Amino acid sequence: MPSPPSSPRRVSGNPPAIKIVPDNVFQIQQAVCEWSDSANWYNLILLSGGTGFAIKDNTPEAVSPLIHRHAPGLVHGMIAASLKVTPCEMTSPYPPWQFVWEIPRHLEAYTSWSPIAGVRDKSLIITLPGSPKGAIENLEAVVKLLPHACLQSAGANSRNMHAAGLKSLEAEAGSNDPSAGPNRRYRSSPYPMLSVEEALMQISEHTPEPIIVDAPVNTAIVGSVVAEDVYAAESVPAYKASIVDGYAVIAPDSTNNAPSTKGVFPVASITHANVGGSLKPLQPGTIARITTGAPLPPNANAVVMVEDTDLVSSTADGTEEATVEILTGDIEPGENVREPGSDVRLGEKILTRGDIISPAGGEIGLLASTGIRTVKVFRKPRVGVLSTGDELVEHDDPCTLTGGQIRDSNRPSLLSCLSSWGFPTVDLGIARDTPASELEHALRDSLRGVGRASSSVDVIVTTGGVSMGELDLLKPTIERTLGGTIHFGRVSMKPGKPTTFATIPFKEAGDGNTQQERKSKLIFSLPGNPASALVTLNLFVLPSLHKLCGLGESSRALSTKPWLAPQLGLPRVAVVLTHHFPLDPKRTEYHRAVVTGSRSDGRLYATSTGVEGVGQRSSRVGSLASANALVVLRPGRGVGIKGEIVEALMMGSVYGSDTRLIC
Ligand SMILES: Nc1nc2c(c(=O)[nH]1)N[C@H]1C(S)=C(S)[C@@H](COP(=O)(O)OP(=O)(O)OC[C@H]3O[C@@H](n4cnc5c(N)ncnc54)[C@H](O)[C@@H]3O)O[C@H]1N2
Ligand code: MOO
Ligand SMILES: [Mg+2]
Repeated sequence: MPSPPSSPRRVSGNPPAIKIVPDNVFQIQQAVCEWSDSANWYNLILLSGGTGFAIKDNTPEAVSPLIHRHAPGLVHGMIAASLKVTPCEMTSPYPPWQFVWEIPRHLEAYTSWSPIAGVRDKSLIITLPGSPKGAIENLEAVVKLLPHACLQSAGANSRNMHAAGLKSLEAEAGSNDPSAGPNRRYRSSPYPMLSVEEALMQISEHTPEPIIVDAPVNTAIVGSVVAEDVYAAESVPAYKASIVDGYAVIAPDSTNNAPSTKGVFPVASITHANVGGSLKPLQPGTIARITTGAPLPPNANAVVMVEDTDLVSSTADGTEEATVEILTGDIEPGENVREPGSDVRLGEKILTRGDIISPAGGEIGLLASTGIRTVKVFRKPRVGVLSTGDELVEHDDPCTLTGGQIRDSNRPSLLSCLSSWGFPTVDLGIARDTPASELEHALRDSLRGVGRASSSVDVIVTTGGVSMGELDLLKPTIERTLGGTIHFGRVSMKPGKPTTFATIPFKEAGDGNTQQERKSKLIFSLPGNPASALVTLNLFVLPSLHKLCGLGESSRALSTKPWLAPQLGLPRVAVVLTHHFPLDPKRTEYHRAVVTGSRSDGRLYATSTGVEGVGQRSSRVGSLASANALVVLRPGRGVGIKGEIVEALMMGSVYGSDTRLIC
């Protein structure tokens, strides 16, 4: 017989208490602490009101610092319940992607609306909206969990509760305990099913602000976002330079009384682009041969092109020009001359925080030409990619596959996709499911920068092991072994349903280059099915990497020029379906497709990489082989109709039907 649960300490004779306090952080905290910290502590403390967006609403701000252990499961439950009732809070009036990434004020509003639930000492504390309807809906969403949550917060041993057949809070909100055996695993996922928009919101909220580093000006900074305005350290040109090959002359102006430039002149000197030392001043009545980019001799104020001259005589040895006739008298002072600093002035702002160092070379050229040797940029995140699974064999292993073995295709495809986006990657290899500690060690090593990761990674991407199998160990390893927080473990999408996003506590002090420090790292645990892994990498990991590398700052900096401001994640476009696309009744589908552009009507057209049979099956990585887009098909009955206009996320370039590149 399993032993009964150890009986938690109950507050005997503590009648329910009610208090009304003003919207004042200190007074709210005082009231909560009176109930949680005293000898007669209360097991459950509910706060209602002050959770909205108004300035005076500050209950979450007051309660959050008091929490010792957060209960994200309860929070998810309440948010999911609220969104079911008022979905417009999330989406209207903006399309979801815009809402998530481009309307930060909405994001803040949503963040502050988010309820707080967690334990202080032995008291479970939950914030509820002030509106009676909202408070009831939120409470109803979690009320079934409360008895056991209260038992746990009061100190009951969760194992004993399991053994007694009681479902604990952990059982509702946490991962499987792998040591408990398959007969104890959950038979339905304990993770709330989030919409893609909610999942993106979680990612945006938990992706930290970018870190600034001093980077040498070289090709490694291509794709980086500038973190501080940059000012020219030198003038360009640094001297008065010729724009053409020809002869430096003294053109007449009101100050020099020089004669017309038309006529025959002795060639007094030669100045080449790499001339060293000081130049002899040009004497009136003489000219100096000069090459493009070379400095004009003092007194010279214009250059005549060689095409506008004739050779008159050579030196006695016949090797040099002695006299040259200038055929034109219309040379203006300053003609064919670049004044010092006329391209870039010393101290002029050449790049602005938020600018992107583009692969086109303009920004690097500007930095290089103005004597800038290092520039402050946002550090590009280093991404480690780990495959998990006992069945995996290296893709290039010459062995013949036996039993249930399969080739590890996720790692090469994810690594190449990440590299193509310009992020440094670390190949973390394969972690076996058994023993489970292999996964734990692989994750710990990559965080610390030992083993295959020579320096610590900022983001870990794993594939496999996130669904409902007894060997799906990612969630328990993150939560139970590494002390991480899973922000979501299921998303209503196809493919990619079990996609998991978590943060793992990890204190990283700033190095010599950076003052900032980070307290946690991100882990994206993507489903093992190859198409699911690639689709979710594109959909979820990319926006987070974009935020980490400063593109969010770039958008903010360029908010006055929205047409230049980069958006986070894949670009979104409208496409016309060229045929019927089947719809999933429940999940939003990210259908792999080829989008081409029509030069005649200027529209984009989407054709599936395979609708028949197994065409879009999540194990079929071939569904992505020629795809340049993910067509977003909202759930529904039947099919997306030929000719319908839907949204698509662009993963690659668009070609015209004539195969010429469009963009
Ligand atoms: N009872 C349920 N089973 C499954 C559910 C569910 O909701 N309930 N979800 C299904 C969905 S949807 C997906 S997607 C997969 C996700 O599986 P896991 O993330 O747990 O991945 P594994 O079980 O480890 O592997 C799944 C599949 O992918 C192959 N795989 C794994 N890693 C690689 C790799 N590196 N390269 C190529 N292929 C890989 C693996 O061999 C399996 O065939 O779960 C469903 N099950
Ligand atoms: O989510 Mo799974 O990726 O549908 O096969
Ligand atoms: Mg699995």
